[in-house]
Amino acid sequence: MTENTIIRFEEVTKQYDDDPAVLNSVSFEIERGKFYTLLGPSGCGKTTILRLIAGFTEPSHGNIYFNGKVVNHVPANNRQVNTVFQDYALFPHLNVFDNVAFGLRIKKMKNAEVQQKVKEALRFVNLEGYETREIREMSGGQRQRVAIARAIVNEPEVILLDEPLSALDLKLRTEMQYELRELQRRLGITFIFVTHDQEEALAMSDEIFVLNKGKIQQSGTPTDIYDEPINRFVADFIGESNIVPGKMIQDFEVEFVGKQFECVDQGFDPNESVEIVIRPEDLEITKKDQGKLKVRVDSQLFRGVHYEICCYDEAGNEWLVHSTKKAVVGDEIGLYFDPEAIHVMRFGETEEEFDKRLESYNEGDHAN
Ligand SMILES: Nc1ncnc2c1ncn2[C@@H]1O[C@H](COP(=O)(O)OP(=O)(O)OP(=O)(O)O)[C@@H](O)[C@H]1O
Repeated sequence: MTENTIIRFEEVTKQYDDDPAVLNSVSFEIERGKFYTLLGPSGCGKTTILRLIAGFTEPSHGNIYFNGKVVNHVPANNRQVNTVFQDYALFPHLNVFDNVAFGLRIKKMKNAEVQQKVKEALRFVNLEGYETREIREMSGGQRQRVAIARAIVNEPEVILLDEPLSALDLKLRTEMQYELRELQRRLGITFIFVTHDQEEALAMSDEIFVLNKGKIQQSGTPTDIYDEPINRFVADFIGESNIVPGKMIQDFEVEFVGKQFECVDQGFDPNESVEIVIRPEDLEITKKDQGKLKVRVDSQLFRGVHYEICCYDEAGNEWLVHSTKKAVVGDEIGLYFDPEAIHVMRFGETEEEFDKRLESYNEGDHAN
């Protein structure tokens, strides 16, 4: 824990009645002033983590620390945290000003101060001049900004955002991603953002926690997680991946599709069965005898910036390639990749084995 740590989860488990735990001994730290994203499929426990931080629910086991103090039983209104909900939860019968002022009035703040703080918050989200507008006269993106103004006006230490962009169309969503990221930088408040959209997570975050089935699978910067996925789940969930079976011959040498290749991974048993992950953009197309693998082009789509080319090797594995070069459907071509593009993953490891490896990964041993 550093002096910058604002929130810490220590082996937090959350269980409802006799159901299996929805969070299973989860530990992590959140630092001041950063943008965090909780990323994972539906039902993996993202909202539960936010609810625990906000104080809407209590852990079944473990401890939650806020600025070094255990807050397991501290009620929501006594925490320096505000939440922006998916549906924004604005009051439809109040105008923009009164929505933003609501929390301050509950705190019985003096009117002059309320006026000044609301004005400032609206300026922050570019909604100056909208004070008397009714909520129903605001667009989706504007409502979103009102919800954010309502959170920041309380000057919390942490803002929790539960899928706040999911109701917006794609264009507005992208705009709001930029706005939110920019706002977080200007405010310097810690944001904890929940999404199941991996592109959104990669674009916005300082740090991402990838969750599955109530456990953090991997945490790190977007590039850490994209470039070095720790297991098949993360590789599959973050970005597109080619995943084929293989065998680790020895340190720095791996076999797949019946051929041996130099790689940068080590620490596996000799001849251990592994899975190989190679990202589509790390594959380069060449003439058929100049690549490291020979494949046949099955189909091709133009995606604006690149072609998405689907190929099959002799063993029947599918290879997806993102290339600026066009291929010809039906042709045999070569695929070239660098040793660094090969990511080697343990095959079929048990949960205990994975937990052990995750622990050593988090302690800084990134050998495999
Ligand atoms: N009050 C509750 N009582 C019983 N089970 C609950 C309760 N709240 C959540 N759960 C269960 O906990 C699990 C995790 O839910 P959670 O809402 O945290 O997931 P999520 O990752 O946010 O999912 P989504 O992306 O769909 O919102 C789910 O299986 C859910 O059914």
